[in-house]
Amino acid sequence: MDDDGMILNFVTGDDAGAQTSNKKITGGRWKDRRKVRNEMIRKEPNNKRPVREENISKEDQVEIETFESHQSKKQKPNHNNNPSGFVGNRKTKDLDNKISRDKGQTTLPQASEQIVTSLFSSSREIETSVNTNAHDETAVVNPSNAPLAGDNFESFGTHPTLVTHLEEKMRISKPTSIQKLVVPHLMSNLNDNDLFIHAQTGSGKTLAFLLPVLSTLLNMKERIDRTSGAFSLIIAPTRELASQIYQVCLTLTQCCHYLVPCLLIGGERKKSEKARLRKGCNFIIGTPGRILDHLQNTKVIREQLAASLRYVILDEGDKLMELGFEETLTDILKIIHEIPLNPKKFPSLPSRIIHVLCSATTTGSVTKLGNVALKNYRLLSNCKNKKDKSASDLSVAPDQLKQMVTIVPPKLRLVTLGGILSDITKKVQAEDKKDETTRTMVFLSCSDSVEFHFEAFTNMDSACRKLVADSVKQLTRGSTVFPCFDNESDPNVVFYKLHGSLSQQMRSATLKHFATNNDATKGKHLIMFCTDVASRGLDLPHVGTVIEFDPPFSVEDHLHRVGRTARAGRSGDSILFLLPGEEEGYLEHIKPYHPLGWKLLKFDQDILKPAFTSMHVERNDKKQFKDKKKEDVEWDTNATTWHLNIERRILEDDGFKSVAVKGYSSHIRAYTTHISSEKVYFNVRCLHLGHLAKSFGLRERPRAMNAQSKKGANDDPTRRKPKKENPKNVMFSRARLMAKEGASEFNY
Ligand SMILES: Nc1ncnc2c1ncn2[C@@H]1O[C@H](COP(=O)(O)OP(=O)(O)OP(=O)(O)O)[C@@H](O)[C@H]1O
Repeated sequence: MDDDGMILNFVTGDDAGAQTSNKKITGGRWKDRRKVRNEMIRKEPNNKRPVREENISKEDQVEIETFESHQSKKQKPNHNNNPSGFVGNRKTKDLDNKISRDKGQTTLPQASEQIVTSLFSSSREIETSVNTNAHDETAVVNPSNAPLAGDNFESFGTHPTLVTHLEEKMRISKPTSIQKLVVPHLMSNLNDNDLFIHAQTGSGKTLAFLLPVLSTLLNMKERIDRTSGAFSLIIAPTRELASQIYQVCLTLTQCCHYLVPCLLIGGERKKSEKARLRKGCNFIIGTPGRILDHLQNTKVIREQLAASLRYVILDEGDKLMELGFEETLTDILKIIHEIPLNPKKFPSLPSRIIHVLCSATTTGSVTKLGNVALKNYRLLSNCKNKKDKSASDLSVAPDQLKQMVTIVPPKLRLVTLGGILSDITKKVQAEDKKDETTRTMVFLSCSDSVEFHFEAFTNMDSACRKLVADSVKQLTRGSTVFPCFDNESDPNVVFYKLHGSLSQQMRSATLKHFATNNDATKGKHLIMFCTDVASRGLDLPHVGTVIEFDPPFSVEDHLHRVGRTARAGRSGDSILFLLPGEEEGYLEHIKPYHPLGWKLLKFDQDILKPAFTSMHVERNDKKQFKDKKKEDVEWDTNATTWHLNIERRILEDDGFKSVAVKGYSSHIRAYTTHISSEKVYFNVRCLHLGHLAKSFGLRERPRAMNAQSKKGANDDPTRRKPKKENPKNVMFSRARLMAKEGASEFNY
């Protein structure tokens, strides 16, 4: 018997019903008509798609589950009765029903065989056949977050050294709309209101608050240097975002070397941070936990802030609240307000501390933070009004963003992702832009899922090498990861992974490699698998495509994810993956945030067919189908072979299998954490767990989970009865958590 002992079913339904469709069925209810029609299709012998034998060698000429048996399951999808999702489960299947598709013979499978359902059959139909929010391809669109042509920074009183520096070193000469609102306000001595900044993604908020502060310092008559004290405290929710603001501040202060920023983030050595604080700094930038830690335990930081602090900036306020930093921020503000301020020391600066809160939304928990942090504030917003005013007060996606949506059955998710990434790579290579770097970000729900997808794409044939550490791998010649690669040419693709469970050093090194244009990245397609740790505020240069492979956890997250592309007036694409069924309803939910609409992509015709037609997909077990040219192999056979390669690797490699099982389990767990208002679209009970397992290369749900369901439990953690914990253990774990809290930032 063959190595896998696979039983395959190649049914795409493309041709099915070709003849039957001509016969009109009338009368009765539509459900009955559909039933009769399906019966007719099943009885039609010519409607069965012939088995493609090209890639199946004689040894694994396998039995094929009939379309009939699959269809009958299809009509009555019952997830509870068939939790594995594999209609071909050996234990439950009546073997007599299986008919060898090739010659119509009935053959019993051998003991070692595993039954594998077709990739191209689904238990749910796609309902969104009509796009109710179609994008008008012919309409001329003006970028909504681009610099404004008719304005300049000089007119706001920006210091000339800074204006020259911006133009020469950063190629920035015109302000964006939010900068036009914020810069004059913060620079005017007449306005000492606090500010609430509400702006679209990629509209230049960082410069909007850094420029006026720095310019005010440069305009001062007093001589200042790093020992003059910290004038500004900037707090960001994630280490990555804090580091990025620090980098922008470093670049800006290159024109005034005597002013120094300092970064305080979790995961770095506190001792070296203290040493830097002791030397003196004018901008303190960091994450809440570490800043509070220093405020409570490092005397020198309080000395730095005394007398000089005038600006407290809270970036991504809504995320700060979402991550549970409310108490930490309240403590920080309390300590700061207790430090005595001497307005006479720097008379040209505001006589009180100005608080600035930046947020993607003006409603919800951020208003609570606003109440704590802001006094007598002004709201400055560049957000357009949405059509639907009842929706929460979020900005809309940038006008120039090309949003696409694809509804993909759970079994086909992985291969469709492979298809999209292959299509983008092919396009880049066809354009032959040797000096340009293309960047794609793939958003996943959890760290374990990132690990699985990174492994699946980088180790498919071991043809890759590490560039930085385990988190950055470049594909090498001879790689078959994508169907578009041929053996002779260099793939020019580098994969990255980024999530909160990686060490801070690895996270920083990975991001730096992804964001830098140099010889290692020139002319390459850089693909990053990441969690939402990369969705907030990160400004990565020229991200061409954002793929939301797992649905976002809220509309805010969706807007921030897609906002990694189409920044500062540049173009960008974004693709949202949804499952057929309840998830399709999510489109109505996000409609108000996409006033210019989206394009619906058919996963088979628009993605898989172009990716896998006439492509070179070899079996990774080296078995070849003789006398077949690659042009003769149909795209769905190629796609199936590609997927089987991953399944085979999982069967052979226990390490990879455990990565896949972990990825799958964590994905399901993460799915249960969708916010309650969106659970109607993302309900774990509606998931076809068996089919979803397939998209993690697993031929059935992991055994542990099966065992659980046998015991009467199910995979929805929300439905499990919580175990009663020993009160002593609860106390200890709380104590450990409290001890950790000071040093750790949110990991996801
Ligand atoms: N006036 C300008 N002209 C051209 N480019 C600009 C201008 N201001 C900022 N940029 C660039 O726009 C990009 C986005 O800026 P920034 O990261 O500050 O946006 P943001 O509004 O904070 O985005 P997000 O909401 O995603 O956090 C950066 O690359 C920045 O250099």
